[in-house]
Amino acid sequence: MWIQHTVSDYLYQIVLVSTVFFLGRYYIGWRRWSNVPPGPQPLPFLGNIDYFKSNDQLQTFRKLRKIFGDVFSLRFGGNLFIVFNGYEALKEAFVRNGDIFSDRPKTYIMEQISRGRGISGSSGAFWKETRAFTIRALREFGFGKQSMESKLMEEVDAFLAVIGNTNGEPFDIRNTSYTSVSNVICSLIFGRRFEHGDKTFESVLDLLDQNFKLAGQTGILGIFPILRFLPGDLFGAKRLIKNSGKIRKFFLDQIQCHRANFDETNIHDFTDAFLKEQRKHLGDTSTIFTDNNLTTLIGNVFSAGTETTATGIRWAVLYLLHYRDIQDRLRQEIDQVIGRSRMPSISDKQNMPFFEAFIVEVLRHANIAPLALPHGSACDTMFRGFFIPRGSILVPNLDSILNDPKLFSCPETFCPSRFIDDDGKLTGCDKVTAFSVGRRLCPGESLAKMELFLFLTSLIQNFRLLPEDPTCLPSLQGIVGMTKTPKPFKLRAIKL
Ligand code: HEM
Repeated sequence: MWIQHTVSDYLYQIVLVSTVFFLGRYYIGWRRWSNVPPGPQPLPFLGNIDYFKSNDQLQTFRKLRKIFGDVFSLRFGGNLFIVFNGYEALKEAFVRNGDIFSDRPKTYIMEQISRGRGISGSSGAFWKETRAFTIRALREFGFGKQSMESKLMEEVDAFLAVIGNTNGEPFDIRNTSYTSVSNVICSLIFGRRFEHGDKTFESVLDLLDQNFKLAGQTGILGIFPILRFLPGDLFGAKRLIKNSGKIRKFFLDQIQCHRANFDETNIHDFTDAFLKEQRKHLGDTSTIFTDNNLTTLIGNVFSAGTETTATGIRWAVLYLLHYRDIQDRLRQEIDQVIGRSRMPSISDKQNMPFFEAFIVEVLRHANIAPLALPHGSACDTMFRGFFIPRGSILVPNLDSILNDPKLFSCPETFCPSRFIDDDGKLTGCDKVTAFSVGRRLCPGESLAKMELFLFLTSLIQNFRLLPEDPTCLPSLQGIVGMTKTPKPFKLRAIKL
């Protein structure tokens, strides 16, 4: 009885505190939010909940853009979301106003995982310094440069061997692509790779994949953090945090190994380069070279570099199964420029405009990160005559560019030739902003493009790719979470 009483008191207090907190935030927010960009009429207290419930957020945003224009706002909980649409508005917001619009908003999950450290979730001077160091150090080890090619080709070899072992039987290319592209990142940050089938490595990749899926459903906690006190794990946040802890442990083991064998005269990967800087900054309390920053930073580069590029490979394969004429034309170009007796090289790219057009069209049509990552505003400011309060969540709607009929005719059609002009040269690729725009622009763009080129040319050079069931092609509909991924599918790879 006493316990029952205490529990119900406790629940009553939670409900009361949340209601007061929620109404207070709503009221304070509402008072500050006059003259913000237009948007649909919010419901009392619930805001625009209907627009967040939608199964097809991208379609909803397309409709709202038609009604309210290139910059519109939505309210939910104590948050104001401002969605930027179209090439011009995104350039103006994130390039010309890059000083103000390049923060990351603080959300419950992001804070739990990165605590303002690393590159993807940090802001201000800390982020700038971390990002500058990351790009500089990764370049030193060949990031996105020709010198990276031999490491990449080692992975391509292993990738082809795993696919060859399927002997024309149906298989899912997901795990192989994940292991291959994350090994490219591992060679940069840890100076080592892991075998396909390595149980520890595969379980880390599996946890990472789970977290990308869970990230979509935990978004609600960023809006109503109080919900985290609900019993159980309704939104998957506890699982996500637990998974992150296990992934972190894997990185800590790698860092520990580097620390134990550290030799200042022999710096051969990103972790070594960080540890070297850390030694120079001992005793400096404002330094970015802390243990926590290293672990979070490695986690950011590892996850951002794995999920997106592996997803890009899977989308490309799916298009190749659907458009067999395109697969044949790509193979013809490979035959003309590379032949079958040697492996592709990055220097072949300049002589293969159709292949490049194919990759650009995959990035456009697949729309892997349709809403990029949310940005934050560093201060109150005005944009196109509207008030943008500090703390608003800014959404760079990349989908609004990649599917803009004014930039790409019949955007829903998959058509690499749209990027080839009458002289057979590449054209119009610069509007494909799949890697975002402005100061937060993806630092992995050149590496991702190199990987897509080398993995896909090698795959088409060696195998004819066929659907598992020729009478029923796998769906081209994506699953939209943090990234847009294809639904699981199988294919057959027939050795040529
Ligand atoms: C097809 C592959 C890829 C796509 C489509 C992609 C796309 C993106 C997008 C849209 C963002 C968010 C930018 C913003 O906040 O406005 C981003 C951020 C980021 N990407 Fe990529 N990316 C890809 C591959 C890679 C690779 C290979 C790496 C490896 C290093 C990487 C590392 C990062 C990092 C560290 C960030 C956070 C940058 C920051 O917050 O300053 N990405 N990426």
